[in-house]
Amino acid sequence: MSVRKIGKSIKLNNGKIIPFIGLGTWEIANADIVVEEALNVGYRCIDTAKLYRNEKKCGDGIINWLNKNPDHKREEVYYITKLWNDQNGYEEAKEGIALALEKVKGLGYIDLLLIHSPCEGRQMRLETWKAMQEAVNEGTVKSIGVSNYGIKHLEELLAWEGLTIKPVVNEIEVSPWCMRQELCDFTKSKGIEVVAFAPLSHAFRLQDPDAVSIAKEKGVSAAQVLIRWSLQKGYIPIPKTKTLSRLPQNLDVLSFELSETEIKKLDHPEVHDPSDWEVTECP
Ligand SMILES: NC(=O)C1=CN([C@@H]2O[C@H](COP(=O)(O)OP(=O)(O)OC[C@H]3O[C@@H](n4cnc5c(N)ncnc54)[C@H](OP(=O)(O)O)[C@@H]3O)[C@@H](O)[C@H]2O)C=CC1
Ligand SMILES: O=C1Nc2ccccc2C1=O
Repeated sequence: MSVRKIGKSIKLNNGKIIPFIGLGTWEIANADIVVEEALNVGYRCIDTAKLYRNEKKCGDGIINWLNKNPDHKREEVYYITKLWNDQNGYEEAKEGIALALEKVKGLGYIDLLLIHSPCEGRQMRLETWKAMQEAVNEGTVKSIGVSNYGIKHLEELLAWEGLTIKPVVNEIEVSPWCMRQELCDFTKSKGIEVVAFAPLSHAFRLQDPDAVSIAKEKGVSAAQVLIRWSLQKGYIPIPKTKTLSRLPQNLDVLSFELSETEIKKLDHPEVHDPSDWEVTECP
């Protein structure tokens, strides 16, 4: 396996830059506190969604941090949010985008807006994309992408005659127990980055004996090993923690490397055990 040189950011297919790692915020109620602390310790990318009911708090956390740290600029922080299934359709997506912007008014714009899933069917997916493209043209959203898209959904979008702006990422669950190699390879072959959600398997596999033994040998945690695995595969992991003391370690993943043997030990191509919903095959 060739290890991509891991830097602090990645250039997207539209020339814009995304940080190499983000903070997941699912099930974080006090996201204002957690996001502000995450920025204090060096995170620069926050992943939220309408579904998480914490978009405003994520925005508040960013704005509070910027206000307390005037040397830092809005452009240094990358804010990702998503349109939920009930916001699919042209008019619905227009309204959804306006609502998402209203919640984080102080940010001025959304760095990356995703369609949360392909669940609503072809027509709704493409109408939603049309509204998302318009938001980019208006400047309120800088980049657009997809989430939980399977190969057929990506093919559909890329072949659509109305496509003027390509997705920059596909946010999908990827971990050693949910490798989705074919989908990841296809996504990347189209110039679309893989944002890896649940990189810690939602904590279900943190006791895995191989992950634990590699971690011990390197003097890091199993969580750090799994995040490093994701980076070395060429993905952008978005580990979540609401525990302030865990924020620094999940970010401290650039000072050690996994060998090819260690990566192979962690790989489980024969297992498909998503920790969350599985909708990449929906019609
Ligand atoms: N687009 C989509 O459809 C989806 C997107 N996502 C996004 O991906 C993010 C990450 O996925 P998520 O499901 O949250 O799961 P993760 O794989 O990120 O795991 C989170 C779990 O790991 C625990 N944890 C985090 N760091 C450590 C550590 N260093 N040591 C021990 N335990 C740790 C957390 O506990 P604690 O918080 O208590 O510290 C929590 O229980 C989500 O928060 C969300 O932003 C997730 C699912 C679907
Ligand atoms: O973070 C998430 N957790 C979820 C659980 C079910 C459906 C979507 C999601 C998310 O996006």
